[in-house]
Amino acid sequence: MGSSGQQVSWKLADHPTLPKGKTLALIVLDGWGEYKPDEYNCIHVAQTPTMDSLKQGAPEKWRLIRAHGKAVGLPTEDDMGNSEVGHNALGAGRIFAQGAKLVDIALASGKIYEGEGFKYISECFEKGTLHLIGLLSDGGVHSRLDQLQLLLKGASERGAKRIRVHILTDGRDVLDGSSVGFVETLESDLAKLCENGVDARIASGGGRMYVTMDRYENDWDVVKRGWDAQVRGEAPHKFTNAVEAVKKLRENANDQYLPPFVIVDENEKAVGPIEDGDAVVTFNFRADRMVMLAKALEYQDFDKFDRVKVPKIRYAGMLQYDGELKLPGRYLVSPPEIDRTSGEYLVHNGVRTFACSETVKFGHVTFFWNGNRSGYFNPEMEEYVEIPSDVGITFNVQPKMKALEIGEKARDAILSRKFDQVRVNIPNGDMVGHTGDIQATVVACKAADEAVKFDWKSSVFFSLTALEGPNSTNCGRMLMRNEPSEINAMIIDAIEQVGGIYVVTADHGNAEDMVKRNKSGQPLYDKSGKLQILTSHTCQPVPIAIGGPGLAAGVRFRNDVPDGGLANVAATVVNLHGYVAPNDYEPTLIEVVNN
Ligand SMILES: O=C(O)[C@H](O)COP(=O)(O)O
Ligand SMILES: [Mn+2]
Ligand SMILES: [Mn+2]
Repeated sequence: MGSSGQQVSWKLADHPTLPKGKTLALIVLDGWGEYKPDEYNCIHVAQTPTMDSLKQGAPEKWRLIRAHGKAVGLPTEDDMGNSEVGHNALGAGRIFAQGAKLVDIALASGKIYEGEGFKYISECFEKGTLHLIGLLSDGGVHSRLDQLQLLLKGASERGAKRIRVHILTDGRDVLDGSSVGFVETLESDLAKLCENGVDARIASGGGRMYVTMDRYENDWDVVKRGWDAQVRGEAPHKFTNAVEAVKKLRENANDQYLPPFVIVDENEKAVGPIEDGDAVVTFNFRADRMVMLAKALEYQDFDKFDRVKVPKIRYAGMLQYDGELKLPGRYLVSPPEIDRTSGEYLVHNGVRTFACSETVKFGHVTFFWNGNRSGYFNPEMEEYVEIPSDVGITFNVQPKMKALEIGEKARDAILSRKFDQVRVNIPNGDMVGHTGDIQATVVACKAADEAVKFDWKSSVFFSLTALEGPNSTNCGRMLMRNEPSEINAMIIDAIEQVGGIYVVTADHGNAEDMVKRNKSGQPLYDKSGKLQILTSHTCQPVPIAIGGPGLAAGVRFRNDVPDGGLANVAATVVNLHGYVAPNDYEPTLIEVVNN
């Protein structure tokens, strides 16, 4: 049986020419796109000797692939890529209509209001309040303002008499500072509902990275701050008006990091804490940053923080966020059914798998990779290692993050020869790119490049002098032996040692373009003459490189898949493990030619 319940034949056919048993390193550089070289392209500015050298292999061993829009199941070609859809496509080998699109369809057809989820919450409309909690922007990565607007309208037309919106300001998938405009728009929508007799208000808020939207259990305090404001009506900042709140709090923080606030009435009483008998909808369609709140709202036994107040509510997610945990149990729109992922096939065919990242991206190479499914397919065959991320900092402060540690763990897994596939996500370009700090993002890109393969030529003298003192005679020996030291060896170095294969790619762009531009590509400035920094992802393609001593002679990228995207990577990887990919997978990117 497959994870979706249907009968599946898991046996993969042998590849006609490619051998089995080669250790394969599968490296995803998060937020690493290809763009024209200029001062705002941090990947270009950074020293990235490894990725530069892989590019020399074009077009046979290096090419670009699509990572945004329809190639990853998003509604339009204007939709930038993101980790969820990117890793889903990389792992599943097919393009699924993603949450953003499924919600659009359900809203347009009205089916969203006919499902079990809506019926369940609407039973509270007569006596209780409908609370909507989620990210307020048009970023289209986790949520979209227009979907919230339609839901507000639809719910009020179907009997919701009292509505409270708990907003999370963005500035990460959209420009910093844009939160004020989004709040103004929402306020005017709510005012129109009020004119029609619905008591509709913003009740609380905060910046997404500081309030509520943590992921992979990196920092429960983030969720607690949101809980206190949303459920208990308590926050360090109280305002009578949300636009005023955001404007004021922005004096000391960016949109992403606004502290929690509650909206109060003239008696300083919170206007919308969640009470017994209320309905709650988390309106984000994307899972990773809603799972923690969903657990706090749904689980009876919950010990991650003291909830203090646990109202009896009816809760539904916009989507079901975790298919394995069935979390939440009620939802408005069915999630994409991402089944028969390459990970599941490979495990069934005996491919032993190791996956690793640091906490903030751990679920990307496990949960998203496996089609939004937590846990192992077969614990005997798989090992997933999470390296704890730094907590309570913005990553421009530590731009190297845990790249080195991830590289080391992958290296050790490769050298142990216990695994056939060693899969990692290296987060730096993305996580630091989101901070909008250009200098730090340059450092981040260099660190990511070093995790892929240590640039021992430029660093060997330094590291040996550090280890053995300035008179070390090993420097000459090391250089003559023309190989990395074990201490410095990273992922590709280890692959070279075990005669394996590497595939290096990315999930979407980010660090390669850090400014907003006009149509002709010129940087844009705001009214005060300030450069408009781009904290979000981009619509740029991403590189993919293959190589290593284990790559069979004659393997090269085909030139008849010019529109290839992330979904074509799975079949490619399955081939490199020595198997033919399932028929309905997007075509492989490689061919084998006789030399
Ligand atoms: O959640 C985030 O950090 C951003 O909205 C998207 O980034 P990711 O898709 O790379 O996780
Ligand atoms: Mn990503
Ligand atoms: Mn990102």
